[in-house]
Amino acid sequence: MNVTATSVWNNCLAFIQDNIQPQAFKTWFEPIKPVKLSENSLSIQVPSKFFYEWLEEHYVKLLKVSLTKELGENAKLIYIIKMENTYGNKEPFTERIPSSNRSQQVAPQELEVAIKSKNPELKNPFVIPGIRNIKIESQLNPNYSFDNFLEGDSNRLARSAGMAVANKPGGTSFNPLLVFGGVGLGKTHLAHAIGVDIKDKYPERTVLYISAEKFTQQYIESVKKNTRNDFIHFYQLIDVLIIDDVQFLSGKSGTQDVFFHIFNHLHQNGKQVILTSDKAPVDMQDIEQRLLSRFKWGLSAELQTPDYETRVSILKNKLFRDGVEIPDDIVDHVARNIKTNIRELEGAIISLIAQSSFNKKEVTLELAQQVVEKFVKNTKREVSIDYIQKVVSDYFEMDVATLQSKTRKRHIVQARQLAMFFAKKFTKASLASIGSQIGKRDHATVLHACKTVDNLAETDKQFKKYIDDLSKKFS
Ligand SMILES: Nc1ncnc2c1ncn2[C@@H]1O[C@H](COP(=O)(O)OP(=O)(O)OP(=O)(O)O)[C@@H](O)[C@H]1O
Repeated sequence: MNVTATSVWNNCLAFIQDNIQPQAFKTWFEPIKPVKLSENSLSIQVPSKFFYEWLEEHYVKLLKVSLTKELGENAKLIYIIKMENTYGNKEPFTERIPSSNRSQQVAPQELEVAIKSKNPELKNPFVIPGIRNIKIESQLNPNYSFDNFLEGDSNRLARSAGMAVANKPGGTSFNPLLVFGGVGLGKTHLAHAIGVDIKDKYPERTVLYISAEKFTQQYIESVKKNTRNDFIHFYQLIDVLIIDDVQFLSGKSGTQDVFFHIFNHLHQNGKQVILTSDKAPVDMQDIEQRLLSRFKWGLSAELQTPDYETRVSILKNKLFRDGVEIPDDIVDHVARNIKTNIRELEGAIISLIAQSSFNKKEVTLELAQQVVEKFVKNTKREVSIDYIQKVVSDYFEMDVATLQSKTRKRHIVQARQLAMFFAKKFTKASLASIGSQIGKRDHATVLHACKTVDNLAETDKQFKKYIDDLSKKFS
């Protein structure tokens, strides 16, 4: 019988399959393709460098035994790694690496790379493949702890789940743990607290906190520099991955795709993933279904607006930590009037203390009233895309369905374009997300709308007036 790369490899596979778990066989051996046989060297193609390293680390003995059975004592195995280098019209290319068990040249080195930077950016988030031990600066803020994350009915579930995760990262059913809630309700604080506690309890584990925005920037950069594989590889090495504000991935399909793969890898390997979002998974727009379903695998815990008692405790705790004393009726006034955002609650008390010390005034109830009033007034209301569509439709005396319709009638097109323009201006939503929420249009249509509005603002007086009137309604 003719001995070919395929026949040799099939015999190896039969042997390997008998010796490992079916799932591991499926994951690590089925994707391999035999490529070439020359004398006693078999070349196999593997999907990535990470794959090659995994095989070398976990299955090299098995590979050796099976190959020796087929090709004798001098058998050699060569890995061919298919590199994803399809950006910039280049063809994918391959890189050859002999098995470390056959050649000393590429024995994985035990090096240590420290990535440290003072600023919160990950300057160089990539590791060179083959390097085993890495030290990654966690980017955690030690000021955010469980101790100073006060418990109340509004956050009990999320806080307890966070503590359970910190006690046993990757070992609870809260994986991923998704913490969601409105602006300023403590998502970032809780996410850091979990990471900080894990680092305390398990200093050897690699924990990384990163905002979804930064993650996206790094990914885009890696695509530009052709280092996408290194990017994935880096994230796959992390034990506890904390991604803040995942709603930012909305409409960014490339980043979602890469995150999906990283997520699966971490999850399959018992690593912990912690996510925060300003919405529940059901309300997330423009996030792929397969990713949303992953988000729902673990626990989604909501941070709700704190009740009065919790608001008072948060304020008193803050004052205590800052060593400031303020009469109870003043704390009560602030807590009663600022209800929906803990950042604002803290902000009000800080400005109250500042006002009193700069102006050398006593902290009186009257001063508290002034500060709170200003604070509440100055607080920018969050504008949603739904709200923008409602305001624009009302202004042009049409209903929202008409604004979203497919009609090309000029005044309706203009209203739609204005809604898109304001959505771009006043929300953080991506063009794709705006388009899909305003009549299911694509991102190019939104971009065109924004340019048209800019142009008309300069050339058409009546149109300029629409913009000014509407702007007033939003500010
Ligand atoms: N339970 C709590 N106890 C004490 N402080 C809290 C609590 N919850 C939130 N805070 C404080 O409120 C402020 C806002 O919290 P944080 O930044 O975590 O909110 P967020 O939900 O991430 O906001 P955003 O939606 O803007 O990202 C922080 O200073 C945080 O320490």
